[in-house]
Amino acid sequence: MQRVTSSTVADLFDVAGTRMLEQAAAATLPPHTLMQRAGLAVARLAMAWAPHARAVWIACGPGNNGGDGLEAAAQLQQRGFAPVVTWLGDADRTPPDARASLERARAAGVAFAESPPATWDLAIDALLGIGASRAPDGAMARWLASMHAGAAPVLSVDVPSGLDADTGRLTADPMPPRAHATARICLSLLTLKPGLFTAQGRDAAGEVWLDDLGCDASGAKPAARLAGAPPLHARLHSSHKGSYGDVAIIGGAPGMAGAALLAASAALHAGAGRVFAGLLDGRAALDASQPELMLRDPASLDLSQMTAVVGCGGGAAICALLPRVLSTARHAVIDADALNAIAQDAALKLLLEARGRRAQPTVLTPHPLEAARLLDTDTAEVQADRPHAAQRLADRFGSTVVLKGSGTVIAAPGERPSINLSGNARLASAGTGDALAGMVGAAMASGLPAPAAAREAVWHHGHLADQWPADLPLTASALARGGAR
Ligand SMILES: NC(=O)C1=CN([C@@H]2O[C@H](COP(=O)(O)OP(=O)(O)OC[C@H]3O[C@@H](n4cnc5c(N)ncnc54)[C@H](O)[C@@H]3O)[C@@H](O)[C@H]2O)[C@@H](O)CC1
Ligand SMILES: Nc1ncnc2c1ncn2[C@@H]1O[C@H](COP(=O)(O)OP(=O)(O)O)[C@@H](O)[C@H]1O
Ligand SMILES: [K+]
Repeated sequence: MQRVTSSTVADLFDVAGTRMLEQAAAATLPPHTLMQRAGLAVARLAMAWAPHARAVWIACGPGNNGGDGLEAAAQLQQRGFAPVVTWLGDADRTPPDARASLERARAAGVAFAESPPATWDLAIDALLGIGASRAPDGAMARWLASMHAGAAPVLSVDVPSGLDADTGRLTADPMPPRAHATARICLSLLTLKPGLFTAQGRDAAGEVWLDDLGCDASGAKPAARLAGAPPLHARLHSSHKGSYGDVAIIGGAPGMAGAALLAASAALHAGAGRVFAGLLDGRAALDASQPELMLRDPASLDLSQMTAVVGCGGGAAICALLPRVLSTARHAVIDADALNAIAQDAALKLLLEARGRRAQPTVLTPHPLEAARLLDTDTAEVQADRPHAAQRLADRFGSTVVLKGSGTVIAAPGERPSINLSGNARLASAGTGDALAGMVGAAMASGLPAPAAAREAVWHHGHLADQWPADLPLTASALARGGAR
């Protein structure tokens, strides 16, 4: 059993891939072995996580996820706990593995009840796993709502019920955000699923653990992956500022110079050799506390040897500069207003596609609304399947795509998407996206290929937020400078 952290490197399998692995593993093992392993793993995690829990409520659904819960109940009962099971199954239609576990739970003396106990110290959600086919309703929805409204911790078996394991979309919302932030933990079985890590998945699942049930996952094709912490890049003694590349920040229209300066500061602090600020607001002055930045007229910059970070605070004025940037920049990071301009202009779309065909490294950094505009759809559709939306954009424009938000997805043509697990909602404040664009620019200027540059910068950006002292505000300018102090 392994806890997943922002540093974990792991393959993620969708429901189809997980089913394939489950069938292959079950074929080599005696009947009911996998469910017995699953139930034991659930019981062990429950005992380790809530060792003092006296009243354990295990809510079991009609299928094999419920079977895991019944098996865990039998295991807990045998270890001196007194679980109470509420089971939504129908004895005639219970799948064989779950039926075997039901019999084991009964034989162990587990208490069954029609409705949840009056109070509980730990709730185990074994209602639905990867077989969920519709939104929970009726008693299942009521049980989920009371489980997640209570103060006691919740352990979800395999997947939080109501969450789509492939996409992280909640099919119903039995799990409103809670002020008292009751602990949630999820034990994913056999494989890790993408939906646990993006969209609403992180809130629904809480801390994620994996038990592979002793099975080898090499037989199925992963749908995505967790890229984990990037390697350390040591600097050679013989290197010089030219070794780390030039970044040109192009944006900062009147009234929005701050966005471009944030990106510039972030690129500088992330290690770019030289950073030029090509501000669209000709009257804007540079921040005197950052004399390293060089102010330039954007039209005067020769981008052919530079990484251009374009769009931060760009306003409508960025449109006029985009044809030159897209045609000439050696590397490009396209953010914010530049993305919106491209979404509205067929000629700019052609230029972006042409960069892809020329294999000129390009990273697009949309938040969900910007991604929706580029895909000519709406935010809800993007959020309903973030990995798919990011991959569509990457394939459409021949670019690396960073789809921002909880569980940022990084996609590139011909690669499996990866999901980043560093970062938290303290990043939900103005300007943090500009800082990220600058960091991606610095990583590309240092010579990393676009997908690696994107993954590494996204991880570092989130990691800074994870390390941020709880008593200090997280501001984009401090983030751009690389930390709170
Ligand atoms: N077969 C096995 O030996 C193993 C099964 N495993 C467990 O089995 C789960 C998959 O089992 P299943 O394929 O039976 O699927 P589930 O138990 O996730 O759900 C399928 C059952 O729920 C019903 N259902 C679906 N959506 C519903 C809804 N909204 N409201 C009410 N009922 C609904 C279906 O009609 C079916 O009866 C995994 O998530 C995992 O927990 C793991 O223990 C690995 C081993
Ligand atoms: N809830 C969240 N959890 C993790 N990261 C988040 C969350 N909300 C925002 N972020 C991150 O903060 C940054 C915000 O970027 P963006 O939306 O472009 O904001 P801005 O335009 O104000 O800079 C992105 O890197 C995004 O992934
Ligand atoms: K579940």
